[in-house]
Amino acid sequence: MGKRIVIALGGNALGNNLPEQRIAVTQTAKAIVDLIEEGHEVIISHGNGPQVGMIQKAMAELTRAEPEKYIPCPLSVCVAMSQGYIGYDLQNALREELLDRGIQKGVATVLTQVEVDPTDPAFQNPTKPIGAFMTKEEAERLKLERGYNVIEDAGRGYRRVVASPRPKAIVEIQSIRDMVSAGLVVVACGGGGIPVYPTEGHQLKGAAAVIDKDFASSVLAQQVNADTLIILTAVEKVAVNFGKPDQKWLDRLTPEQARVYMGEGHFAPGSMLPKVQAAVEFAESGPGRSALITLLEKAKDGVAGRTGTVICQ
Ligand SMILES: Nc1ncnc2c1ncn2[C@@H]1O[C@H](COP(=O)(O)OP(=O)(O)O)[C@@H](O)[C@H]1O
Ligand SMILES: NC(=O)OP(=O)(O)O
Repeated sequence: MGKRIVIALGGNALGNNLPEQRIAVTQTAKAIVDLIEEGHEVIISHGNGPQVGMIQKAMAELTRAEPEKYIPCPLSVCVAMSQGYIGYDLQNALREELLDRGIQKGVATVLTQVEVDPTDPAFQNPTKPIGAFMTKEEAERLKLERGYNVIEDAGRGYRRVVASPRPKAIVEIQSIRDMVSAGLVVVACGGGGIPVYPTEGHQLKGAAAVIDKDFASSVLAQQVNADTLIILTAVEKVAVNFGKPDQKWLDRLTPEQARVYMGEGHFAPGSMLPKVQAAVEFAESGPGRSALITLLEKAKDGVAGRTGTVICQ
């Protein structure tokens, strides 16, 4: 029987620049349409780290070059732009793949706002890497000249980091539910959602942050009453002792086991840790709910129970 599935797409599903994204989304669309063809109802979310960093950098360069013409672009607006830029390619790739297979289904990207708490301590402790990798020298220069926060990202180089508060609620949730009920393939909560918080009356104010898409996807999956949350990334399974000689791939994890492994530091912060945390949160949110972490190209096998790491009670 078909399931309702929320799919969170990681960096390798999108690539790092315009031409890479065009190519990557065609493969991504095939993996997603495989699931639709099997009768599953899918709702898609995606990351935006490289893309929002690129957009923010371009906007900042514009302001620096011509300050009399361009005012600084808030990070929340850069997130909105990244949703449009990624949604544009993803929506088209899905549309083409569905048409190629003779499946009559509309695809729509929802510019999604996600409410955060303006007092979230994450605003004082930036952790979310965005943009391209830099050398140590470049990172130190940006830190000095622009006051950016930078980190060394898992041995891969230096990156700028921004605040990443937890998602609390999805502003457009009813529209998303209505579109899913109408049979559309919906792309929502891209880049974790545009971070906003309520001010006076019904007004929402953009926050200078990038929400983690794994956490936002868990909230989305809960709020659309999904059966499964699939987090697609660059590894087929989650491991303990990852990268060490005694590495062990995991087929199944209960929330309790996951918590023990988290406590022992098996999952890297900023990469695997939020995925496992988001998976646990979803698995614990209601009876029969499970999460799956696997590779994009293994999504179909994973849903059939043949691979990936399943997190369920
Ligand atoms: N315990 C672990 N098990 C598996 N992968 C891990 C683990 N710890 C860290 N990783 C790394 O986390 C990466 C996924 O995180 P990341 O690249 O940030 O995700 P995304 O696909 O969302 O862009 C994997 O490709 C792997 O290199
Ligand atoms: N917003 C977000 O989580 O992006 P990445 O998955 O690219 O880090």
